[in-house]
Parts: sequence; C-alpha cells; structure tokens
Amino acid sequence: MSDLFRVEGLTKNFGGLAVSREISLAMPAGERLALIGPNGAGKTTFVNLVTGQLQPSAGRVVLNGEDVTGLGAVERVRKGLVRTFQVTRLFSDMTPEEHVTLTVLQRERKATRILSRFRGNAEVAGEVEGLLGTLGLLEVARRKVGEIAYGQQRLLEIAIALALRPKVLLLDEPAAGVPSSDTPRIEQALERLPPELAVLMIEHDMDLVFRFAKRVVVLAAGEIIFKGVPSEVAANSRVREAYLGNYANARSVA
Ligand SMILES: Nc1ncnc2c1ncn2[C@@H]1O[C@H](COP(=O)(O)OP(=O)(O)OP(=O)(O)O)[C@@H](O)[C@H]1O
Repeated sequence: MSDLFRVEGLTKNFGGLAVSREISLAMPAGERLALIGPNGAGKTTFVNLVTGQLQPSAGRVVLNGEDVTGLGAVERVRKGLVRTFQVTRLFSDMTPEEHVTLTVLQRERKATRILSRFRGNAEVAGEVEGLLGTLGLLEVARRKVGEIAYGQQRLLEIAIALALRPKVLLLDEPAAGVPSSDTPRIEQALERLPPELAVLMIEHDMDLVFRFAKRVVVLAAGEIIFKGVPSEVAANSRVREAYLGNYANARSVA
C-alpha cells in the first residue's frame, strides 16, 4: 500500500478492439519505469488513460490512495499526474524562459496576461532558472523556441511538465525525432530529474531505455507480457518474439 501510484485492471475498448487489456501496475516514489512495446501495442493509449485524456472501459487509476479515475485531465495534473507528448506543443515565437514562467504562474493561478510583472519576481525567476538548469537549457533560456535544437525543445517540454510539480511524470518518447548526436543531452537531463519523482517513460530507443530504467514493462496487443528489471527483459523469449528480437540480436544480448 506504500505505492505512490497504481492502476488496476485498466481496460479500454474502441468498438470491438481491445486496446488496453486489464493493465495493472504500481509505482513507488522515485520509480524509473520504461514502458516499451511494438507500434500499436497501446502505450500512448495507456498514458491517455492514466492522465485522463481518455476514460477507461473498466479499471481504476489511484494516486496517493485516492481513486482519480473519475477526474478530468486538468484535475489530475493538479493532483500531480503530468505528461509530455510524443510531438512538441510549443510556441515557436516564445522563449524557454517565457514558457516555463507562464507554467509556474498558471500553477499558482496567477494572471498570465501580465507576464512582464512577474519577470522581476525573484521567487518565480529563481524557480524558472532552476528548472531550466535541471534540463540543461540555461544557455538558450532567452532564445526563441523556433531557433533552438529539436532536442532542446523536447527538454523544454519536460521543464514545463516539472513546473507543474508532478508526483508522477509520464514521458511519451522523449527522444523521438531527436538526432542521435543529441540523445546524450536527453539522457543527462533525465538523470537530473528530482529523485523522489516517479517517472514512466515510453521510448523506442533501447539504449536510452536500458540506461534510464530500473524496471521495464513490456506491452503487446494491449496486454502486459513482461515486468522486470532491464537485465531480464532482453533474455525473455516472449519479449524477444514480440519486440526486442532485432535489438537483442544486433547487440548479441543473450
Ligand atoms: N481513438 C481511437 N479509436 C480507435 N482505435 C484507436 C484509437 N486510438 C488508438 N487506437 C488503436 O489502438 C491501438 C494502440 O494505439 P497506441 O497509439 O496506443 O499504440 P502505441 O503503442 O502508442 O503505438 P506507437 O508506438 O506507434 O505510438 C492501435 O491499433 C490504434 O490504431
């Protein structure tokens, strides 16, 4: 019962198609969990069910012992369930500093129309600087988002999510679309996430998954087919068959 977060029997049907089938898993504070699986396995649907973008056909989402299944996405964010998206949703004419400042003000329910008034607010500015620093974005804090590297844009999404003070953070493919030369930057930023935060990451980059995750959950056809530590996952025959075969063979993982 010490789990910070858990889902029980989470099920979603689209018409006759079962996209999530009785998914149950729990995360303690400080968790670093990777959710992997082939395209169409239902990973994004799962995140949508957790964060309230979708309502389940059956099952529960429980945060800090509270059943939040009936709550909408905004209420869940306020309770600490926060996500990033597979594709960036930023304003190209605004700077990282402005994005994060607006998010902090929104969280505090301050009027965001008067952003300029808060620029000089030391408390807000200090928090924003800390968040941008955690994600390695201080050097581009005042550049327009449209002018910074795509990898930095993905990191800014995480900074924005952190500005909402999550307890559970769901990262939907943080390295998707990022050139491989930039993935170390993403990896370093992920290492600096607050230790008490529970993080669930969907990712196809297996090197990143195996370096980041303490535990791995494998989804195939809407169902969990494996839960375990990274060293076990590559050796599991069901997982190799469903997903990892090519990766494991390429790396000679026994
Ligand atoms: N709104 C919807 N209506 C009907 N089917 C849907 C809907 N959303 C998703 N699906 C189907 O559910 C299945 C799971 O999709 P989902 O996007 O969750 O998979 P995924 O594991 O995130 O895939 P990817 O790795 O490609 O992002 C797919 O077959 C998809 O076509």
